[in-house]
Amino acid sequence: MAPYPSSSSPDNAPPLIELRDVSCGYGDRLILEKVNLTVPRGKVLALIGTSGGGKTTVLRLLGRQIRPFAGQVLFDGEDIAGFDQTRLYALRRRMGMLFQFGALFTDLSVFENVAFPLREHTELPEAMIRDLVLMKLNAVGLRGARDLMPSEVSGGMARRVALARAIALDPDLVLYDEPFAGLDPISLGVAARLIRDLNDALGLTSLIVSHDLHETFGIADEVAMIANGRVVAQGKPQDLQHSDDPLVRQFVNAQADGPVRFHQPAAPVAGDFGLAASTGGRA
Ligand SMILES: Nc1ncnc2c1ncn2[C@@H]1O[C@H](COP(=O)(O)OP(=O)(O)OP(=O)(O)O)[C@@H](O)[C@H]1O
Repeated sequence: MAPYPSSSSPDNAPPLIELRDVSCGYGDRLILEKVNLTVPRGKVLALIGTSGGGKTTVLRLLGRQIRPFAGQVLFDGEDIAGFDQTRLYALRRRMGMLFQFGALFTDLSVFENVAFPLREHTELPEAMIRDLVLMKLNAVGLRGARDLMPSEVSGGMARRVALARAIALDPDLVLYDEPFAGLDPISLGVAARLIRDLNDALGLTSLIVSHDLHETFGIADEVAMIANGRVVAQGKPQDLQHSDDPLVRQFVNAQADGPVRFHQPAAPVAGDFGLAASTGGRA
């Protein structure tokens, strides 16, 4: 796929998001260790890496669903750790989220799905809600589908409705977690192009977590790769494609063997399979 022209944000604009030396995890299990990551303003950044590497965890840090053990998560230059409930609410309003499979409300029409965040978070009059919803649906090519129910639209269309809903409140940042999962190649191409076009037309910043390297490399301004709890590379798609780093090469070339761990850390195999006796206690 031909690379898309980069968005109009100047390259020296301060980043919208920065993770500085962030370590975090669940319980006492460390998932990310001293991670540094920059999401440039106005750009599309793709976050790639092995399953279980911590990509979704990064999204949770940004919405402050979880807090780091150490380090800072900066949004627009401010550490979000100290935000009280009011500021946290305001922060989350500045983020649109599109999670795997979009999860539309099945008992609401396409129109009402997109209207939902506007009704929840604003006091706008009905006429304005209508105009905003139709504008967003038009942006994803589905103004004509406003009266359909989710059960009446295809998977690709449902994803686009979810995208219209994610941008309903005109966020600064849109977080996509596996936006292409389960789509056929044509719908996938449409969804990818839409993410890029909306980013540029609406002046958004987009962070995409995806395993679909072909599509994400085609639309991203930058790609960051997470492996073994760290960001091991961040750069332009072509930089990662031609990287000499063995970790990056293993992932980008889909090689089973290499420095990326296949096994989650675990106790020795012998203990789990009752082999201790037959191996004389060796693992
Ligand atoms: N709520 C949780 N409680 C405990 N452990 C969790 C929780 N959420 C995720 N984990 C663990 O944290 C690690 C990172 O998970 P995360 O979902 O961030 O990875 P990922 O890179 O997004 O994976 P995938 O590509 O498979 O979606 C995994 O080992 C996972 O088992």
